[in-house]
Amino acid sequence: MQAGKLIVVTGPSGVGKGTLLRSLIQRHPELYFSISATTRQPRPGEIEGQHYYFVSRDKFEQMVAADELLEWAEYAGNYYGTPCLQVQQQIQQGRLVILEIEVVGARKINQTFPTALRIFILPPTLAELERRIRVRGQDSEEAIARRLTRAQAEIDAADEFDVQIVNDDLETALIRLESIIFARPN
Ligand SMILES: Nc1nc2c(ncn2[C@@H]2O[C@H](COP(=O)(O)OP(=O)(O)O)[C@@H](O)[C@H]2O)c(=O)[nH]1
Ligand SMILES: Nc1ncnc2c1ncn2[C@@H]1O[C@H](COP(=O)(O)OP(=O)(O)O)[C@@H](O)[C@H]1O
Repeated sequence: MQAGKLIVVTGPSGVGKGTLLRSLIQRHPELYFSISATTRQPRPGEIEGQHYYFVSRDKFEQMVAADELLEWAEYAGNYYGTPCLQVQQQIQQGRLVILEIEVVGARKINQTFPTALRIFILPPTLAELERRIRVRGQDSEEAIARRLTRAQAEIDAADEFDVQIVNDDLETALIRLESIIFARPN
């Protein structure tokens, strides 16, 4: 069996990572999306074990201490991390595994998984990024401010990653994402 691959998709909050990846999995159900652990409160409609594993700070710290996370980071006041076990199992089974994570965690993957393909999603402009976060309407004013403060520094790091995709027109960005993921030699 061929070895699987790890694909990391990163970029600022609100840039459209989730939207792009939801469309991608509809077209390619064979892809495996890693489910992260987080200490953030669930948003309305989010399901335990499907969108995230929602855990307490104590539980998260235990997972870190037990070395159960492939990477983790603190983002806007909460912890987020990738449980190792399922990712490793799926890769061993030959699947393409996708991580949707923020920039600090994506950098760490470079050390733990140097063969990972790391993709950075850029907004067309910072103003459009702010508009998208507001339209989504799921974050408090304070959470929006934290995300925007962090966004500029994140965008400045885009060149550290293997590939950059501007998510202006959604369909165009999706086609580019597909071509990059599936053009890889297996
Ligand atoms: N490092 C890391 N970041 C994660 C993980 N899971 C999610 N994130 C990132 O954490 C950030 C905040 O996620 P979330 O609260 O769901 O907000 P949203 O992405 O703005 O909808 C986003 O940039 C996610 O990509 C993870 O396991 N590790
Ligand atoms: N190409 C696009 N053009 C316009 N709006 C978009 C585009 N991509 C995503 N959006 C919208 O932007 C908002 C944030 O997208 P989301 O996927 O939640 O971002 P992220 O997962 O990166 O935080 C959502 O309301 C989504 O519908």
